[in-house]
Amino acid sequence: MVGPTNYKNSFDVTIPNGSSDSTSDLPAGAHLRATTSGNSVEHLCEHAALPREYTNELSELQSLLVNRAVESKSASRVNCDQLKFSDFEELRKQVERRTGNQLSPNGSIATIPDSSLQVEISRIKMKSEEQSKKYSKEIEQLRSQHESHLNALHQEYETLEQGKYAIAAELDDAQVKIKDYGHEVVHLESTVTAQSQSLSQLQIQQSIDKQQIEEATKTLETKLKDLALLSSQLCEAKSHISQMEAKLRFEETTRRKLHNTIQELKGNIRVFCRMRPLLGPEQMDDPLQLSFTNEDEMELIQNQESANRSKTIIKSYPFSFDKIFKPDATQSEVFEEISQLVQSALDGYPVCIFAYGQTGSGKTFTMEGPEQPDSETVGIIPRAVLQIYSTVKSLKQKGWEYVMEGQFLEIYNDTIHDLLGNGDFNKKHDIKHFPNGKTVVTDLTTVIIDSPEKMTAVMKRAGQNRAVASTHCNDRSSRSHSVFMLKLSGRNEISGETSQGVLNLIDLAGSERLSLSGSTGDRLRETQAINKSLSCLGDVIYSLANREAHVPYRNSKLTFLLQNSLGGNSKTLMFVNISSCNAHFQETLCSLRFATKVNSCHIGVAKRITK
Ligand SMILES: Nc1ncnc2c1ncn2[C@@H]1O[C@H](COP(=O)(O)OP(=O)(O)OP(=O)(O)O)[C@@H](O)[C@H]1O
Repeated sequence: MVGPTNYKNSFDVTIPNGSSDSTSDLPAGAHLRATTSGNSVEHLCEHAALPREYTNELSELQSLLVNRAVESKSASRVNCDQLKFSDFEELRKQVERRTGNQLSPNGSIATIPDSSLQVEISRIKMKSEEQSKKYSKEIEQLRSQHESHLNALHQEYETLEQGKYAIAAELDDAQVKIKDYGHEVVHLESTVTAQSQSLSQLQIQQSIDKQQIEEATKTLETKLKDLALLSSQLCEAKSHISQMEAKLRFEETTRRKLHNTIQELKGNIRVFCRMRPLLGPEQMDDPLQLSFTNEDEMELIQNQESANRSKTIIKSYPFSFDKIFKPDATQSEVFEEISQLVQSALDGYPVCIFAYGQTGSGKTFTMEGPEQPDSETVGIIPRAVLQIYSTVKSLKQKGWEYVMEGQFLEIYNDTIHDLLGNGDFNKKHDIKHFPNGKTVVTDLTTVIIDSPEKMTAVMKRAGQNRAVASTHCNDRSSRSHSVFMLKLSGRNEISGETSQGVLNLIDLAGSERLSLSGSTGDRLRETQAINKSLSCLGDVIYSLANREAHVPYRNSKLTFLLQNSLGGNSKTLMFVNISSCNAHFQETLCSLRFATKVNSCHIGVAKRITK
């Protein structure tokens, strides 16, 4: 026996129209109301006076229906079940009709005959079971549909979830980006702020600059006015300068003439005496006794014992020259005195400076300098070249352009050797004089001396050639005459003037007397040759001094070479170099006497060479 079912809640079950079965006793859309307010099946059975077993069956049926309805509801298919319940309601009504009982509106039931009721109940029961099976099947279908629907929903949910994750990831990315953009915005904002500050500073600077530009423009305008004024003044100055330059050129020409006149007044052969200091061990010996009365006069003093040796006789030999250099005279003081002659060579005159004296008296020192010269000790030749360079530079402003050509020769044993050549001393060289006063030595190497370095190279080369030659004979420089010839060709582009000056710088061989030299063999021949050429030089000087008709220039290579220098075309200066040693007294006396003779020569007027 199944007990009555208690329903705590009431609910409506409607059987859907679509699920109505044609064989069903319940009509489609029938509505079964199961009340939960009390024991409704029991109550129904009581009111219908149904036997207890029907009541139980009905209760079970009702409970089955309720369960199905619950299941249906939970499957969200309530509408469908409601239809089925409607069918069931219809079935109940049919039961009532067949049993002849009818539920009154207040729920009372009329009495139903027993046998037919039994049949009916078993039919209903069967029907109910059939229905139950059918519904179970349907419910199963519904459940499976529901499950597949749920699965679909679940899949859809999964898809949506995935979508949600993707969107969340995108959202995260977007948020990161937004964060980055935020930083960027902050950075840009700070940049904008900084740039705004810079801009305002620039604007301030711009206004300052503008102000300065305006001021500068005003200054510029003032300066332009000044410039215009200066330009006109410059034009005036330029025309003044060109007038002055023309005047300068005129004055330069006048200066040359005056300079030449002064040189002529001084005499064309001038003699300077230079006395060298005591050197090394000489300082222990007796010095030469002399007294200097003034800068161009001196007295050589000799203490001589009387024939009977009872007393000492003091002899005095007075000499006067154009200039006397004491032992302490520097190279630059010496050069200062001859620089006017170097200027004459630039002005287009032949100039000849030669050094005469006994061996070791300081001729080479005066002409070239010591073996290792420095700027203080360099001699006349390098100083003359330097002076010519600086003068040529300043003469450029006056329109003069110069070319300097150098030749270097030696006369050894009355033969000419080219000191700037390749050392081939067998070459023959001739001396030629031209009517315009030019002297040319054939086949000599000519070097363009366009820099002081070239001059140094020339001196070095000459020294090397002499050194090679000196392997055959000792003391080559003492035993030969060396002649450095510098030709100075000038041209003035403005005035059209030209000039052809020559500067001959000659270092003569030592003048010791044959008797004192004690030479034999080659040395004797050298000394004889030296003495011959020097004595020829003396003869020429004597002839010139005595104004003889014939001057024996051709007697030696030296005098023939110096013909134009000694014969009146040239400005000539002779250095007589003497030693300070008393031991060299006789040689010094001879040199000074020779120099006095030379100094007494008045050899005419030097001619300027213009072509
Ligand atoms: N004024 C001077 N001051 C210092 N030293 C000098 C002076 N004159 C000459 N000497 C030195 O005396 C020595 C001899 O001089 P130098 O060679 O010039 O004589 P020299 O007359 O040319 O002789 P030589 O005829 O043999 O060529 C050298 O050592 C030189 O440096």
